[in-house]
Amino acid sequence: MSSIKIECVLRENCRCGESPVWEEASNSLLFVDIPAKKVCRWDSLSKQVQRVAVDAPVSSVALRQLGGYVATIGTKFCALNWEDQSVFVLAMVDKDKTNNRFNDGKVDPAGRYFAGTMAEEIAPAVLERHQGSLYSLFPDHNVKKYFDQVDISNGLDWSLDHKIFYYIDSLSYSVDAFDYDLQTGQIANRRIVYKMEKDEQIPDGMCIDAEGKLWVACYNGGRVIRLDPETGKRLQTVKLPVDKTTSCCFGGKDYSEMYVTCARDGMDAEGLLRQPDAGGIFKITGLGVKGIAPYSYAG
Ligand SMILES: O=C(O)[C@H](O)[C@@H](O)[C@H](O)[C@H](O)CO
Ligand SMILES: [Zn+2]
Repeated sequence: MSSIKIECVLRENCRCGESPVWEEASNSLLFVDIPAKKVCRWDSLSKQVQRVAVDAPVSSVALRQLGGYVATIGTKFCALNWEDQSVFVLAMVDKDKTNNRFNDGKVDPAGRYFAGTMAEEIAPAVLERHQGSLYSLFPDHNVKKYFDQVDISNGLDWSLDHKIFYYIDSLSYSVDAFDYDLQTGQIANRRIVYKMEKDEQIPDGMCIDAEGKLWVACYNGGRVIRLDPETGKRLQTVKLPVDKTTSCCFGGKDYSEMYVTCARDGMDAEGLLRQPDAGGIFKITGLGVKGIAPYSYAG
């Protein structure tokens, strides 16, 4: 067994840190703080953070082939120019649902930006149910809707052969899979690959590793778990010193490090005293497995 090391590399005090994405070109970790309406970029070499404020909750960020980034802001798919901090709206969803916002999002191997929606929360995981849907933004800026009736649209990723799409609707307490057609962006044949155990709490963000295994951040569970989607078995549990772990990605040299985001919202004063690094960015080394580079939006 390798020796695992966990450190808080940035005490950012995120209310709800989310959507960690490694940007190799700048040796940086991108992430968002959803309710604080901020997109952040942490330079792993200089340890400096840049923050861009936007005008609505920002739930995910992704790389863009044209340069700059894309982000889901409120119910809009947007382009984000980092240099002048300008936001350009590419498309809008859920126009009839004024209490909705996007949640987690990620780019597929063909450069489509997938993201789902949810009703705005009254408290963490307390919200009007079945209000969300899953969408993708194609490179031509057309939006495809896959399904509705989602509670909290969350983690997503694709198998290494691009034939399976993995997806989490948090309140189903499961990790699901669909057949994936990379050519058309169609999904089919939903099934459950993993049911959360009680102490694992709520499944949130997710990423795949270079061996095709899934890593799921467990909100309120204070851990990330590694799953074998073929057998449905949990392979590993890595506990963190914070309860509200929200998402994870691989990054660093050769994608050998894991970065984990977490939240402060929903914690009481005593909890915050016990977990002063809540809302920070954590780095896990020594996992002995690498990740893969994130895909970039092609539009
Ligand atoms: O980060 C997210 O995906 C949500 O926006 C958060 O609010 C929490 O994770 C959620 O409450 C737990 O299910
Ligand atoms: Zn999430």
